[in-house]
Amino acid sequence: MGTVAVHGLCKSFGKVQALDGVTLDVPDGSFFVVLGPSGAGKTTTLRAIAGLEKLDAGSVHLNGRDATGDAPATRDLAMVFQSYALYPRHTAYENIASPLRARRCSPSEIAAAVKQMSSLLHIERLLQRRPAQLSGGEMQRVALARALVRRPRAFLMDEPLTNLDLKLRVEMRTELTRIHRSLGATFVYVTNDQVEALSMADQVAVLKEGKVQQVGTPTEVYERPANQWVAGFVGSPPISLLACHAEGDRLVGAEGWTLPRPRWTTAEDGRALLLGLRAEDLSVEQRGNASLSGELYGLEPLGDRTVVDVRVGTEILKVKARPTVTGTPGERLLVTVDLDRAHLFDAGTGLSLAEAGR
Ligand SMILES: Nc1ncnc2c1ncn2[C@@H]1O[C@H](COP(=O)(O)OP(=O)(O)OP(=O)(O)O)[C@@H](O)[C@H]1O
Repeated sequence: MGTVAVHGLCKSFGKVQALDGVTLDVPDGSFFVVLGPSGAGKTTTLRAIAGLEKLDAGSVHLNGRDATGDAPATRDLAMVFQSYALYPRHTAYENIASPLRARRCSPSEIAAAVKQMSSLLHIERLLQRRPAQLSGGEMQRVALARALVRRPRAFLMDEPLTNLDLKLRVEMRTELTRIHRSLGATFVYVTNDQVEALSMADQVAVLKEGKVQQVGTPTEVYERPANQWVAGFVGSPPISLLACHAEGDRLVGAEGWTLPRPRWTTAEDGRALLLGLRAEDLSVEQRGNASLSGELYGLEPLGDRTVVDVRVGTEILKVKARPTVTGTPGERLLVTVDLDRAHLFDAGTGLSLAEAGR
């Protein structure tokens, strides 16, 4: 069993409110990602779970038991950080074995556990090397093996892939998902990288300025963002947000455009709204059920696709297009919109108003 639950966590550092009522429920065996920008309070949340932070308010429950006052060493959690923190003079084998030695396991138990973890992480051939003889990715694997070998009730991982180059990071994402599946352990994983979050998580909690904005599956967070901020933070290229209001059966843009009012919206006429349109729900070819007129502002070729920036008045729409798309800045373009997939937010509160009516 490895459930982790935190309730109403509050923590200030001087004038900075790092955590402002954080409540999370991490089910046993889940890959739970805490996603947020720098300074959101992610590390402080992990440290609170580990017992490394004295809280102003709130509680931490491990396996359903209140562990708020427990010393870190008694919580049976393993932390994996960005920095590998390997013992430089020890071989990879000795590094991985160290937590078991500290527990006074027998040499045969240690050998079996190191063998199993190194095979899971594909590092068997590196066991006799010292950290200086390993690449960053290899060191990260050794550090992971050292954390995993202990078999704690849950793993707390603080941006463990940040120091790796892009190719390795992508590889390690797949590896971590595989390792998680084969161990069946609980992972609480902190990152500011939304691709990492969406690709690995069972559940994502989106954090901003010490407050949880939304908790859901990656699909829920992407497809049904609770507010404008989550919509903008999750997704690449970022969602385009256009100021508008409803008027009868039309949506009228601050920039003068109009679109049919989506059937599902209940917003009263005149209320200030933001229309959120994701790049893949827009097209510069004739595809959607309504259109906006603008001019080509720029092209961003990304290999498998090109992002077309279209200027509508003073606002820029990001449109996903085929890699072969061409055009000259300034030329007129018609952007078709899949309104069934559009999002509407209250411009004042930022909250989504779509879900109730869909
Ligand atoms: N020991 C500390 N003393 C003072 N301020 C701190 C301390 N630890 C964290 N903070 C502040 O609390 C806020 C939250 O920090 P935290 O490290 O939890 O954010 P984070 O989401 O993990 O950010 P990052 O992605 O940059 O690591 C930040 O404004 C940070 O500057």
